[in-house]
Amino acid sequence: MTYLPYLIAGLVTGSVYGLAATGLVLTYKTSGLFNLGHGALATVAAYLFYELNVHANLPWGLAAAICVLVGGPVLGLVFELIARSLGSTGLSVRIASTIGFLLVVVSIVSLRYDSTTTRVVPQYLPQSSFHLGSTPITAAQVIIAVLGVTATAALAVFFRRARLGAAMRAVVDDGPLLDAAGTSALSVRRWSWIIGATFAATSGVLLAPLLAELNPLNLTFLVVTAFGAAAIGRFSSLPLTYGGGLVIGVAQQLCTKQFTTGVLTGLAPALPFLVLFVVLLISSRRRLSDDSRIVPRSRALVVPWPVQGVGGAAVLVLLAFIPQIDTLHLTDWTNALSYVILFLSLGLLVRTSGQVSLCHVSFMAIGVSAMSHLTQSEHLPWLLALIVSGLIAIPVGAVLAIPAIRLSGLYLALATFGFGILLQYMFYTEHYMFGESGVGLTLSRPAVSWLSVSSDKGYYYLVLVLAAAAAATTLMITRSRLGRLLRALADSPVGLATSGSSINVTRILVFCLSAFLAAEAGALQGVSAQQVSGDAYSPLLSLTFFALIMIVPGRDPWYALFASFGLILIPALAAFSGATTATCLQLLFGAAALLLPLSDRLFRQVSERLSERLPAALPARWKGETSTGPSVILPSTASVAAGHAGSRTPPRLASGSLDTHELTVRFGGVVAVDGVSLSAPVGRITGLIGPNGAGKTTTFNACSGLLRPAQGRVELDGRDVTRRGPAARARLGLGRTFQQMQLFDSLPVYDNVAMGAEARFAGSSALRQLSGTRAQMREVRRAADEAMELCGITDLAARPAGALSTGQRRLVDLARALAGHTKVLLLDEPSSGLDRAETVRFGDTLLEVVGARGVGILLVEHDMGLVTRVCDHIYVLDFGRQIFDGPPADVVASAAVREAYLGGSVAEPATSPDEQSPADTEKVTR
Ligand SMILES: Nc1ncnc2c1ncn2[C@@H]1O[C@H](COP(=O)(O)OP(=O)(O)OP(=O)(O)O)[C@@H](O)[C@H]1O
Repeated sequence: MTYLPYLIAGLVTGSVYGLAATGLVLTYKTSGLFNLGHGALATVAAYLFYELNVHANLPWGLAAAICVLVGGPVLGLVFELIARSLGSTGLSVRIASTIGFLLVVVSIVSLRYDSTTTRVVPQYLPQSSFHLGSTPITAAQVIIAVLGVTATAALAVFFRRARLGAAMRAVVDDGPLLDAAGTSALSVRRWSWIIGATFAATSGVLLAPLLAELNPLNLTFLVVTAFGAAAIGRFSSLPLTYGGGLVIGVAQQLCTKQFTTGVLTGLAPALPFLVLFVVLLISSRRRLSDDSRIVPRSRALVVPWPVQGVGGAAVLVLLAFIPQIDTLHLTDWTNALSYVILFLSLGLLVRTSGQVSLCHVSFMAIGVSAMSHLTQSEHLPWLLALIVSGLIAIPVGAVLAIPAIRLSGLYLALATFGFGILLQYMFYTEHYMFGESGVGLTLSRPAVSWLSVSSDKGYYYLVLVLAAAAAATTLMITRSRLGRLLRALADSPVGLATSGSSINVTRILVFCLSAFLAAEAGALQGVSAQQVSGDAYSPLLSLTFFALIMIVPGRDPWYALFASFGLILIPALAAFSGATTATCLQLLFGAAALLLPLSDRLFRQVSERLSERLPAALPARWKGETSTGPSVILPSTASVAAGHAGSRTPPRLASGSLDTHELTVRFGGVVAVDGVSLSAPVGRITGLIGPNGAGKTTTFNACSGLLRPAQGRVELDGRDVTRRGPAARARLGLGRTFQQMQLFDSLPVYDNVAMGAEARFAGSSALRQLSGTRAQMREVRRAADEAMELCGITDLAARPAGALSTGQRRLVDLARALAGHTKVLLLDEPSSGLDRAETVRFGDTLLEVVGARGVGILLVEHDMGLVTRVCDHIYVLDFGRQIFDGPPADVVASAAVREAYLGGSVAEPATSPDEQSPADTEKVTR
């Protein structure tokens, strides 16, 4: 019975969490936008209730009704507008924008309500009680629990039964289709935002009197607890999500009772984030796959390299004179330089490699606490302690790379956010971090007498040198093989993996590198302050960092300079009191992040205009960013014309094949591929045809290692590769293109093609991913030149792949696959998006490629004109089963194939656009 009061208290708070989480999941399900600022909606409602009930003395019922029935829908409408503006933007912009909303709310509330006054919302619900055993239960507790259950049940029933509910479910799958059916997807989404925000507002109003005092941050983070509940509901089921809220509420209360000392004292507040982190880690990959792209696409104002070089030198000279110019704020300048390193580390992760970290302040906290303990307790020499502090963060970065490997997009963002809060609640107060006392840690300056770096001035110069070194290192990394792999990873992880490079190794590398640099930044900044406490490393800061890294313009290392100086120097140099200026700035950053879609568009237009004007005045090689390595030596027309005199052309392949044996792939109860055995030998084009949904792409995915077959084998040159991953298969000679092309859109064509060869050299070794030998780079250039020539795209070398027509992109895709010594190439509907003439030319190219290289091609295609013209042998699938195979003439003549797929007649294969009849070009899409 001693547990009963905790159980009841847990059910009450859990009910509020569940309510908030249900609203969150509803809006996520219907709009695809996960609102990281959902807690801020509850904060707005709670403060509105405080104003109406406590200040304006409105009866609580009326105040609550206004907050929930007016405030909630208005907030919902605002968010619907935000969601609409985010429509087609990348995931990073969406995350930044909702974080922006959260920052705006927290800042406005902080500015409006000074922190010196304690604000309490009185318990307004009836407090009369009855007893269950010896435990009193108040009417307020019963009302909250009943309200939570009823509202969620009503929503679940509405979602299942009502017309609008059905439309809400339909809008998840296909908004345009819903529009076509006569129901406005826009209005359906608007309703879901209204309902979702109303649920959040209700939770805010219910939660307010349960808190010892109103505080925007605590309130926002308390409702963030909803993330854990949403994870239990797999971000999809409303009842399960509500149940998740209850489970978390009860478990939190039980932890509070059970763990009163040691590391587990922090378990209760950390529990929702622990749940979030664990659920994300153990959920099946497919369930939580999120293909949204992360990279900010239009942050690239192209400034010529010489201008950047001169600018960089000028900035360095200016910074060198700061101790003479501004002695008053020297510590702030030193801090700002430490933060340059932090933003470089975050930029490497977010801007270069398209990963997300919403816990970067945690690495700083690790760095600063390690630095303090190593110098104060272990008495390590200062420089050694600085290096070891960074090294200590590396395993933590590697741990964080685990969710990065398993998850992507939004779920990675949530996992890192959960990780940061977990670290704060559970470990900040441990003796090996900031300790329980709250006094904080002491950090001392380096004591090198002949360098006098212990003075403010000396230490400033030391940090300046280290920040410049970090900037130079980051620049070198982004221009090395690793940099190219990181950018390719950001553009298309699948494209990189099927080119031969292990993307898991790349992810671990970048997380470790970023963690090291962030910890160094933390240590340097801590030493500058000389006394730090855990409060300075609130997880909210990680959100501000992310918002900042997204909104600042400029390429590396400039963005780091702008972000750091904006965050640290402006508040320090401004005339107001530090706290107010910092809050105003937070508001500004939040607003900028919120308006990111708008500024993104504007920025793109301006940068495109500028880039268009620059070429006239400057040599082409100064324009824009083409990565170094392969692209520094673009193939000259002369070298192509000379046939690469002296270069080693790969010998024509004589033997080898890709074979499947009784291959079976299942998706739950669906048998997508059912015992398929086929062979695609080198030197021939083999077709794989069948109606939509026959299992062709699934067969390709199983062959290339993107899917594990339930049964059967895949062999390459007689070698069983069934258990190998896509990168390993690519290195053994299996190339692949995709119907939805997986090019590295931000890279020039040349780098795309070169990556086909370079990814294989990079492979799965961390060392080889870092950089390549000269011989390898020569070979990469040769392979890229030859593949581009073979595909006729040499003149496109310097163009960004994202700017090409579909036909050109198909050729780039083909060339990239060919650059990697491919033996057998899987082409998935390569004519998709091509016009008639382009399709015929593409067919010619395929024949040339097979003729010149002797590679084998397995071709999935609906264009029967192309298939019958180029293929030597064709396999036909229907409902996952192989129904026929033979030469084109036999396939076309087969009654079974006609019945299953071809239908009426198929014209004789054409050889040129002129000879081709319209029937040839009709794609069979039965
Ligand atoms: N990830 C998945 N989860 C569940 N079912 C899937 C998945 N991918 C494919 N399927 C199902 O497997 C079957 C085969 O699909 P697949 O995409 O391989 O067909 P296809 O022959 O390539 O079709 P198309 O010509 O339209 O590309 C279909 O019933 C499809 O709905």
